[in-house]
Amino acid sequence: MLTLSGVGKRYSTGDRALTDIELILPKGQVMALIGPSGAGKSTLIRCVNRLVEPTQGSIRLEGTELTKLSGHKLRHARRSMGMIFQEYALVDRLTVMENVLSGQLGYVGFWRSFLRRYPQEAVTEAFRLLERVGLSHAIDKRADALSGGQRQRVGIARALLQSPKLLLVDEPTASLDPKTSRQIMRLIRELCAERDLAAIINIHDVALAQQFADRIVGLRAGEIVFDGQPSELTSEMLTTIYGEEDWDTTPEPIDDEAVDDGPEASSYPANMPAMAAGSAR
Ligand SMILES: Nc1ncnc2c1ncn2[C@@H]1O[C@H](COP(=O)(O)OP(=O)(O)OP(=O)(O)O)[C@@H](O)[C@H]1O
Repeated sequence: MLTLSGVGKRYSTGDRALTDIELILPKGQVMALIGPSGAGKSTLIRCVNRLVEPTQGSIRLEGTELTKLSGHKLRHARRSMGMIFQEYALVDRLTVMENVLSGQLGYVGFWRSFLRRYPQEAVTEAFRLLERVGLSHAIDKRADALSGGQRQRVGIARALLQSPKLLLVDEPTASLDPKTSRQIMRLIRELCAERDLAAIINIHDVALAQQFADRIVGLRAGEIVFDGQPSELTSEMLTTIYGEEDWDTTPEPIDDEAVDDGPEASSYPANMPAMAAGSAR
């Protein structure tokens, strides 16, 4: 579905961010991209949607070579990739519904969306998506009146309104509390399963990656040093990806249901790679 072959990126500053990346992402697969700061995770995601230009290699999405596209064809290809960002990228003064509909910008044209006249099918689908992400009660709320978790749900609904083939998700839980982070990851996973949608999720929290991804790819200094199932991510592998650390002296992960329903959820430490080894989905 998505194939990266020999992908490299050297920034104009001389920084080599990616080297010879080989990846095949099948339909429906949720892939977590982990690795230390500066490993190249964001660069990789941005090379796929060409917010960053790869300097080497080929990126194919369902047979279309993305690296060669420009102008209208590039815009068209980008519509098939739903982006979900860490900072939500919502327009604060617009309502939830308007923010979701802004995902149609590429389809309805600037003036039509500027004047906020969207096709009825888009509005109907936006209602359906907002219901699916649990926000049907908040469609008329302004985006700046929402919690972080609600904002991320709007971002997810907006990305899905484009009917993408692929989701590119950049640190979706970075600003969220541990319980909300899990709910958001679970939602992304469920939506991918429902729609047979592939996703690449750039995420620092290894425990979350293990619990909610089908596959984990570990980057270190721009190279893939691990590509496997969550259960294969051992302490040794974490050391390969992140460097030396005593991964075994950290607490056992809390079981999934307890975190979802119990008040102790808030004590679950977030963004701790060390919690990863041995946790279950
Ligand atoms: N616009 C840029 N210009 C020059 N160098 C850059 C640019 N963006 C990233 N880099 C460099 O590329 C490398 C990879 O950065 P990237 O942001 O992709 O890593 P990351 O794994 O996403 O990090 P983080 O987890 O901190 O977000 C780093 O050495 C970084 O300094």
